[in-house]
Amino acid sequence: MDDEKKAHSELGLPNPYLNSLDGDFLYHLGYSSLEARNGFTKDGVSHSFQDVKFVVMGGSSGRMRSFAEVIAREINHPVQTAEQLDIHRTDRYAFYKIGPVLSVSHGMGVPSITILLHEITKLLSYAGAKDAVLIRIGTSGGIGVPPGTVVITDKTFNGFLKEEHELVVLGERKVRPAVIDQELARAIQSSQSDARFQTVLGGTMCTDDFFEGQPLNLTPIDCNISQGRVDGAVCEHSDEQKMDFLRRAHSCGVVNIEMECTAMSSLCRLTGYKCAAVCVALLDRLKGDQVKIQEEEYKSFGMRPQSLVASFIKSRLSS
Ligand SMILES: O=P(O)(O)O[C@H]1O[C@H](CO)[C@@H](O)[C@H]1O
Ligand SMILES: O=c1cc[nH]c(=O)[nH]1
Repeated sequence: MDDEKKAHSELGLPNPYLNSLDGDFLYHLGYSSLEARNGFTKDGVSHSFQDVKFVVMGGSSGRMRSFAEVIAREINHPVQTAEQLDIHRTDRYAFYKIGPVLSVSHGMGVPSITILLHEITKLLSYAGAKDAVLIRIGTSGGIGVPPGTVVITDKTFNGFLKEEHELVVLGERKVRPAVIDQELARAIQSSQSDARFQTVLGGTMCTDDFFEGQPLNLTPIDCNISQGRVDGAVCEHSDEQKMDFLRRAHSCGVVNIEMECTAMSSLCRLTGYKCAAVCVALLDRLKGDQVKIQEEEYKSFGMRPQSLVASFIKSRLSS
Protein backbone atom coordinates (compact mmCIF):
# COMPACT_ATOMS: atom_id res chain seq x y z
CA MET A 1 0.00 0.00 0.00
CA ASP A 2 1.44 3.42 -0.92
CA ASP A 3 1.75 6.22 1.65
CA GLU A 4 -1.20 8.14 0.36
CA LYS A 5 -3.58 5.18 0.64
CA LYS A 6 -2.24 4.22 4.06
CA ALA A 7 -2.82 7.70 5.47
CA HIS A 8 -6.23 7.81 3.82
CA SER A 9 -7.36 4.59 5.44
CA GLU A 10 -6.18 5.88 8.84
CA LEU A 11 -8.76 8.68 8.77
CA GLY A 12 -11.28 6.34 7.18
CA LEU A 13 -12.75 8.77 4.66
CA PRO A 14 -12.56 8.21 0.90
CA ASN A 15 -10.53 11.33 0.14
CA PRO A 16 -6.73 11.00 0.03
CA TYR A 17 -6.31 14.78 -0.29
CA LEU A 18 -7.39 15.21 3.35
CA ASN A 19 -4.03 13.77 4.37
CA SER A 20 -2.09 16.61 2.87
CA LEU A 21 -4.04 19.34 4.68
CA ASP A 22 -2.09 21.01 7.52
CA GLY A 23 -5.36 21.59 9.30
CA ASP A 24 -8.95 21.41 8.13
CA PHE A 25 -11.33 24.26 8.94
CA LEU A 26 -14.96 23.18 8.75
CA TYR A 27 -16.18 26.51 7.44
CA HIS A 28 -19.98 26.08 7.80
CA LEU A 29 -19.71 24.64 11.32
CA GLY A 30 -16.92 26.95 12.46
CA TYR A 31 -14.86 24.13 14.03
CA SER A 32 -11.40 22.88 13.05
CA SER A 33 -9.93 19.39 12.76
CA LEU A 34 -7.72 20.25 15.73
CA GLU A 35 -10.70 21.03 17.95
CA ALA A 36 -12.43 17.87 16.73
CA ARG A 37 -9.37 15.84 17.84
CA ASN A 38 -8.45 17.66 21.02
CA GLY A 39 -11.80 19.00 22.24
CA PHE A 40 -13.12 22.52 22.58
CA THR A 41 -14.26 24.76 25.38
CA LYS A 42 -17.49 26.58 25.93
CA ASP A 43 -18.14 28.79 28.96
CA GLY A 44 -14.98 27.44 30.56
CA VAL A 45 -16.15 23.81 30.23
CA SER A 46 -14.17 21.47 27.98
CA HIS A 47 -16.01 19.18 25.63
CA SER A 48 -14.96 16.48 23.24
CA PHE A 49 -16.52 15.19 20.03
CA GLN A 50 -14.90 11.82 20.59
CA ASP A 51 -17.85 10.58 22.66
CA VAL A 52 -20.45 11.34 19.96
CA LYS A 53 -22.64 8.29 19.23
CA PHE A 54 -25.64 9.91 17.54
CA VAL A 55 -26.03 12.86 15.20
CA VAL A 56 -29.70 13.79 14.90
CA MET A 57 -30.50 16.18 12.05
CA GLY A 58 -33.62 17.96 10.85
CA GLY A 59 -34.47 20.81 8.52
CA SER A 60 -35.26 23.59 10.96
CA SER A 61 -33.26 25.16 13.77
CA GLY A 62 -36.34 25.24 16.07
CA ARG A 63 -36.87 21.50 15.73
CA MET A 64 -33.26 20.76 16.62
CA ARG A 65 -33.40 23.12 19.59
CA SER A 66 -36.50 21.26 20.77
CA PHE A 67 -34.81 17.89 20.20
CA ALA A 68 -31.78 19.02 22.23
CA GLU A 69 -34.07 19.55 25.23
CA VAL A 70 -36.11 16.38 24.60
CA ILE A 71 -33.02 14.16 24.50
CA ALA A 72 -31.41 15.96 27.46
CA ARG A 73 -34.49 15.07 29.59
CA GLU A 74 -34.70 11.55 28.20
CA ILE A 75 -31.10 10.65 29.02
CA ASN A 76 -31.00 12.69 32.28
CA HIS A 77 -28.23 14.90 31.02
CA PRO A 78 -26.97 17.21 33.78
CA VAL A 79 -27.55 20.27 31.58
CA GLN A 80 -31.07 20.56 30.16
CA THR A 81 -31.54 24.01 28.66
CA ALA A 82 -31.01 24.64 24.96
CA GLU A 83 -29.03 27.82 25.73
CA GLN A 84 -26.43 25.85 27.67
CA LEU A 85 -26.36 22.96 25.17
CA ASP A 86 -25.88 25.28 22.22
CA ILE A 87 -22.39 25.02 20.64
CA HIS A 88 -23.08 26.79 17.34
CA ARG A 89 -20.22 28.86 15.93
CA THR A 90 -21.85 30.08 12.70
CA ASP A 91 -25.44 30.92 11.79
CA ARG A 92 -25.59 28.33 8.98
CA TYR A 93 -26.61 25.35 11.09
CA ALA A 94 -28.06 25.13 14.62
CA PHE A 95 -25.69 22.90 16.64
CA TYR A 96 -26.27 21.41 20.12
CA LYS A 97 -24.23 18.86 22.07
CA ILE A 98 -26.01 16.77 24.68
CA GLY A 99 -23.40 14.30 25.94
CA PRO A 100 -23.11 11.64 23.21
CA VAL A 101 -25.77 13.27 21.01
CA LEU A 102 -25.40 16.11 18.51
CA SER A 103 -28.62 17.85 17.45
CA VAL A 104 -28.01 19.75 14.21
CA SER A 105 -30.21 21.51 11.66
CA HIS A 106 -29.54 20.81 7.97
CA GLY A 107 -31.71 23.36 6.15
CA MET A 108 -33.90 22.41 3.19
CA GLY A 109 -32.81 20.18 0.34
CA VAL A 110 -29.84 18.21 -0.93
CA PRO A 111 -27.31 21.05 -1.37
CA SER A 112 -27.78 22.16 2.23
CA ILE A 113 -27.66 18.69 3.84
CA THR A 114 -24.66 17.56 1.75
CA ILE A 115 -22.53 20.50 2.95
CA LEU A 116 -23.41 19.54 6.52
CA LEU A 117 -22.72 15.83 5.88
CA HIS A 118 -19.27 16.50 4.42
CA GLU A 119 -18.33 18.63 7.41
CA ILE A 120 -19.97 16.57 10.15
CA THR A 121 -18.52 13.25 8.91
CA LYS A 122 -15.08 14.88 8.79
CA LEU A 123 -15.62 16.25 12.32
CA LEU A 124 -16.59 12.79 13.59
CA SER A 125 -13.70 11.12 11.78
CA TYR A 126 -11.12 13.63 13.07
CA ALA A 127 -12.55 13.11 16.57
CA GLY A 128 -12.35 9.31 16.29
CA ALA A 129 -16.14 8.93 16.62
CA LYS A 130 -16.37 6.52 13.68
CA ASP A 131 -19.26 4.50 15.16
CA ALA A 132 -21.65 7.43 15.33
CA VAL A 133 -25.06 6.92 13.74
CA LEU A 134 -26.73 9.73 11.76
CA ILE A 135 -30.51 10.07 11.93
CA ARG A 136 -32.67 12.57 10.07
CA ILE A 137 -35.93 13.56 11.78
CA GLY A 138 -38.14 15.35 9.29
CA THR A 139 -41.49 16.11 7.75
CA SER A 140 -42.68 14.69 4.44
CA GLY A 141 -45.60 14.26 2.09
CA GLY A 142 -47.14 10.80 2.53
CA ILE A 143 -48.33 8.62 -0.34
CA GLY A 144 -51.21 6.37 0.69
CA VAL A 145 -50.60 6.80 4.43
CA PRO A 146 -52.72 8.94 6.79
CA PRO A 147 -51.31 12.30 7.92
CA GLY A 148 -49.42 11.88 11.19
CA THR A 149 -47.92 8.50 10.21
CA VAL A 150 -44.21 8.28 10.99
CA VAL A 151 -42.27 6.71 8.12
CA ILE A 152 -38.99 4.98 8.89
CA THR A 153 -37.21 4.76 5.57
CA ASP A 154 -36.13 1.32 4.39
CA LYS A 155 -35.31 2.34 0.79
CA THR A 156 -34.32 5.70 -0.64
CA PHE A 157 -35.39 6.58 -4.20
CA ASN A 158 -34.59 9.54 -6.41
CA GLY A 159 -37.14 11.26 -8.66
CA PHE A 160 -36.55 8.58 -11.32
CA LEU A 161 -37.67 5.97 -8.76
CA LYS A 162 -34.16 4.53 -8.64
CA GLU A 163 -32.21 3.76 -5.47
CA GLU A 164 -29.54 6.19 -6.58
CA HIS A 165 -28.25 9.66 -5.92
CA GLU A 166 -27.24 11.70 -8.94
CA LEU A 167 -24.94 14.68 -9.01
CA VAL A 168 -22.97 16.58 -11.60
CA VAL A 169 -19.20 16.66 -10.91
CA LEU A 170 -16.72 18.33 -13.28
CA GLY A 171 -19.40 18.60 -15.95
CA GLU A 172 -20.29 14.91 -15.79
CA ARG A 173 -23.22 13.00 -14.37
CA LYS A 174 -22.26 10.82 -11.40
CA VAL A 175 -24.61 8.14 -10.09
CA ARG A 176 -24.08 6.67 -6.64
CA PRO A 177 -26.00 3.86 -4.89
CA ALA A 178 -28.39 5.20 -2.27
CA VAL A 179 -28.99 2.35 0.15
CA ILE A 180 -29.93 2.57 3.80
CA ASP A 181 -29.26 0.36 6.81
CA GLN A 182 -32.20 -2.07 7.23
CA GLU A 183 -31.27 -3.25 10.68
CA LEU A 184 -31.07 0.31 12.02
CA ALA A 185 -34.45 1.17 10.47
CA ARG A 186 -36.10 -1.86 12.12
CA ALA A 187 -34.40 -1.15 15.46
CA ILE A 188 -35.75 2.41 15.43
CA GLN A 189 -39.26 1.18 14.67
CA SER A 190 -39.18 -1.40 17.44
CA SER A 191 -38.05 1.14 20.05
CA GLN A 192 -41.36 3.04 19.93
CA SER A 193 -42.58 3.78 23.46
CA ASP A 194 -45.44 6.16 22.62
CA ALA A 195 -48.28 4.10 21.12
CA ARG A 196 -50.37 7.15 20.17
CA PHE A 197 -49.12 7.21 16.57
CA GLN A 198 -48.58 4.79 13.71
CA THR A 199 -45.20 3.98 12.25
CA VAL A 200 -44.43 2.25 8.95
CA LEU A 201 -41.26 1.03 7.32
CA GLY A 202 -41.28 2.08 3.68
CA GLY A 203 -39.64 3.71 0.70
CA THR A 204 -38.88 7.43 0.68
CA MET A 205 -38.47 9.45 -2.50
CA CYS A 206 -36.05 12.38 -2.44
CA THR A 207 -36.67 15.30 -4.80
CA ASP A 208 -34.83 18.52 -5.51
CA ASP A 209 -37.88 20.71 -5.27
CA PHE A 210 -40.99 20.89 -3.08
CA PHE A 211 -43.25 21.93 -5.99
CA GLU A 212 -42.29 20.72 -9.46
CA GLY A 213 -39.44 18.29 -9.96
CA GLN A 214 -35.76 17.76 -10.53
CA PRO A 215 -33.63 20.46 -12.18
CA LEU A 216 -31.84 17.83 -14.29
CA ASN A 217 -33.38 17.54 -17.75
CA LEU A 218 -32.42 13.94 -18.39
CA THR A 219 -35.66 12.10 -19.11
CA PRO A 220 -39.09 12.98 -20.47
CA ILE A 221 -41.18 15.01 -18.06
CA ASP A 222 -43.66 12.21 -17.36
CA CYS A 223 -40.87 10.07 -15.85
CA ASN A 224 -39.58 12.87 -13.73
CA ILE A 225 -42.20 14.99 -12.07
CA SER A 226 -41.13 14.06 -8.54
CA GLN A 227 -43.28 15.90 -5.97
CA GLY A 228 -45.25 17.00 -9.03
CA ARG A 229 -47.38 19.57 -7.25
CA VAL A 230 -49.78 21.54 -9.38
CA ASP A 231 -49.92 24.48 -6.93
CA GLY A 232 -46.48 26.07 -7.49
CA ALA A 233 -45.91 29.35 -9.32
CA VAL A 234 -45.10 27.30 -12.44
CA CYS A 235 -46.62 23.99 -13.53
CA GLU A 236 -46.01 22.32 -16.89
CA HIS A 237 -47.61 18.93 -16.20
CA SER A 238 -51.22 17.96 -15.66
CA ASP A 239 -52.97 16.83 -12.51
CA GLU A 240 -53.55 13.44 -14.23
CA GLN A 241 -49.81 13.04 -14.94
CA LYS A 242 -49.11 13.84 -11.30
CA MET A 243 -51.60 11.26 -10.04
CA ASP A 244 -50.24 8.60 -12.43
CA PHE A 245 -46.71 9.25 -11.21
CA LEU A 246 -47.63 9.26 -7.51
CA ARG A 247 -49.51 5.97 -7.95
CA ARG A 248 -46.54 4.50 -9.85
CA ALA A 249 -44.19 5.62 -7.07
CA HIS A 250 -46.50 4.05 -4.48
CA SER A 251 -46.55 0.76 -6.43
CA CYS A 252 -42.71 0.77 -6.25
CA GLY A 253 -42.93 0.97 -2.43
CA VAL A 254 -42.70 4.75 -1.95
CA VAL A 255 -44.79 5.89 1.03
CA ASN A 256 -43.41 9.40 1.50
CA ILE A 257 -41.56 12.20 -0.26
CA GLU A 258 -38.97 14.59 1.14
CA MET A 259 -35.86 16.37 -0.08
CA GLU A 260 -32.69 14.92 1.49
CA CYS A 261 -32.71 11.12 1.90
CA THR A 262 -30.79 9.87 -1.17
CA ALA A 263 -28.00 12.39 -0.61
CA MET A 264 -27.77 11.28 3.01
CA SER A 265 -27.86 7.53 2.31
CA SER A 266 -25.31 7.71 -0.52
CA LEU A 267 -22.84 9.97 1.34
CA CYS A 268 -23.13 7.92 4.53
CA ARG A 269 -22.52 4.71 2.59
CA LEU A 270 -19.32 6.22 1.14
CA THR A 271 -18.08 7.65 4.43
CA GLY A 272 -18.92 4.50 6.39
CA TYR A 273 -21.53 5.97 8.74
CA LYS A 274 -24.88 4.26 9.36
CA CYS A 275 -27.88 6.49 8.81
CA ALA A 276 -31.67 6.50 9.06
CA ALA A 277 -34.56 8.76 8.12
CA VAL A 278 -37.62 9.14 10.34
CA CYS A 279 -40.16 11.53 8.86
CA VAL A 280 -43.75 12.29 9.75
CA ALA A 281 -46.22 12.57 6.85
CA LEU A 282 -48.01 15.94 6.95
CA LEU A 283 -50.58 15.02 4.29
CA ASP A 284 -51.51 12.24 1.88
CA ARG A 285 -50.39 13.39 -1.57
CA LEU A 286 -52.96 11.07 -3.21
CA LYS A 287 -55.55 13.45 -1.72
CA GLY A 288 -54.02 16.84 -2.53
CA ASP A 289 -51.03 19.16 -2.70
CA GLN A 290 -51.62 21.90 -0.13
CA VAL A 291 -50.15 21.52 3.34
CA LYS A 292 -53.10 22.99 5.23
CA ILE A 293 -52.22 21.61 8.63
CA GLN A 294 -53.10 23.72 11.72
CA GLU A 295 -50.24 24.95 13.90
CA GLU A 296 -51.11 22.77 16.91
CA GLU A 297 -51.30 19.63 14.79
CA TYR A 298 -48.06 20.55 12.99
CA LYS A 299 -46.33 20.85 16.36
CA SER A 300 -47.74 17.59 17.66
CA PHE A 301 -46.91 15.70 14.41
CA GLY A 302 -43.39 17.19 14.52
CA MET A 303 -42.83 15.76 18.01
CA ARG A 304 -43.45 12.19 16.82
CA PRO A 305 -40.09 11.57 15.08
CA GLN A 306 -38.41 13.30 18.04
CA SER A 307 -40.14 11.01 20.55
CA LEU A 308 -39.36 7.85 18.54
CA VAL A 309 -35.69 8.73 18.00
CA ALA A 310 -35.29 9.78 21.66
CA SER A 311 -36.63 6.34 22.72
CA PHE A 312 -34.25 4.64 20.31
CA ILE A 313 -31.22 6.57 21.59
CA LYS A 314 -32.19 5.95 25.21
CA SER A 315 -32.53 2.21 24.58
CA ARG A 316 -29.18 2.06 22.74
CA LEU A 317 -27.39 3.98 25.50
CA SER A 318 -28.76 1.74 28.22
CA SER A 319 -27.99 -1.55 26.42
O1 LIG B 1 -39.01 18.96 7.68
P1 LIG B 1 -37.70 18.97 6.99
O2 LIG B 1 -36.66 18.28 7.78
O3 LIG B 1 -37.26 20.35 6.59
O4 LIG B 1 -37.91 18.15 5.63
C1 LIG B 1 -38.85 18.40 4.62
O5 LIG B 1 -39.44 19.70 4.63
C2 LIG B 1 -38.81 20.56 3.67
C3 LIG B 1 -39.83 21.07 2.67
O6 LIG B 1 -40.92 21.65 3.30
C4 LIG B 1 -37.73 19.71 2.99
O7 LIG B 1 -36.48 19.95 3.57
C5 LIG B 1 -38.24 18.30 3.25
O8 LIG B 1 -37.29 17.28 3.18
O1 LIG C 1 -45.20 17.30 0.80
C1 LIG C 1 -44.19 17.51 1.46
C2 LIG C 1 -44.24 17.84 2.84
C3 LIG C 1 -43.07 18.07 3.51
N1 LIG C 1 -41.90 17.98 2.84
C4 LIG C 1 -41.83 17.68 1.53
O2 LIG C 1 -40.74 17.62 0.95
N2 LIG C 1 -42.98 17.43 0.87
